[in-house]
Amino acid sequence: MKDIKDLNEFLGAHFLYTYDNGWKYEFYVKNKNTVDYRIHTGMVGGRWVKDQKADIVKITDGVFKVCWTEPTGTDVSLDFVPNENKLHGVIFFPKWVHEHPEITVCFQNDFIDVMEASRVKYETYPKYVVPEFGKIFYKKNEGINNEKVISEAPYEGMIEKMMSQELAFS
Ligand SMILES: C=Cc1ccc(O)cc1
Repeated sequence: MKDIKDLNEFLGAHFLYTYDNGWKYEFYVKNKNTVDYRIHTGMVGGRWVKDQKADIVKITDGVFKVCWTEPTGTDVSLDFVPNENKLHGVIFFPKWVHEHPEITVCFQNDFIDVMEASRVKYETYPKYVVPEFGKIFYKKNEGINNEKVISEAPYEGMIEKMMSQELAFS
């Protein structure tokens, strides 16, 4: 991915990054109000989501904010600075996700009812807030509405496989 300036160049972006706490995430800016993501490692490693609605804006040249609230009650705010291969993310987990992360480790699209029932059944407060910087180690524009970018569950060794395939094709 070349250096980018405007929102239209951010749409379609696919990133892999590692937060400073060690959590590895994958993120696809599917279109102007939709994201897909996969969580490779961390508290909710194994979770993946398609078609999450989000607010996506340009803050200034090359700086983009993406934020949304999830069916679990988790709120997320991400600031991407792709030209510097970095981001800052804040995840606001409800108390119940911190205490029962395994309930959310799934392909969420198939379990929206479970997420909604859990957020009523369990406690929300105090929230568990995770503010972290992260380093982007892979970035590519895959075009908008590309269903192939995030299309299967994360598994051990997936990132290494993706990176080796990328090297083979470059
Ligand atoms: C909870 C979802 C989520 C997705 C991407 C990211 O970087 C942080 C949180």
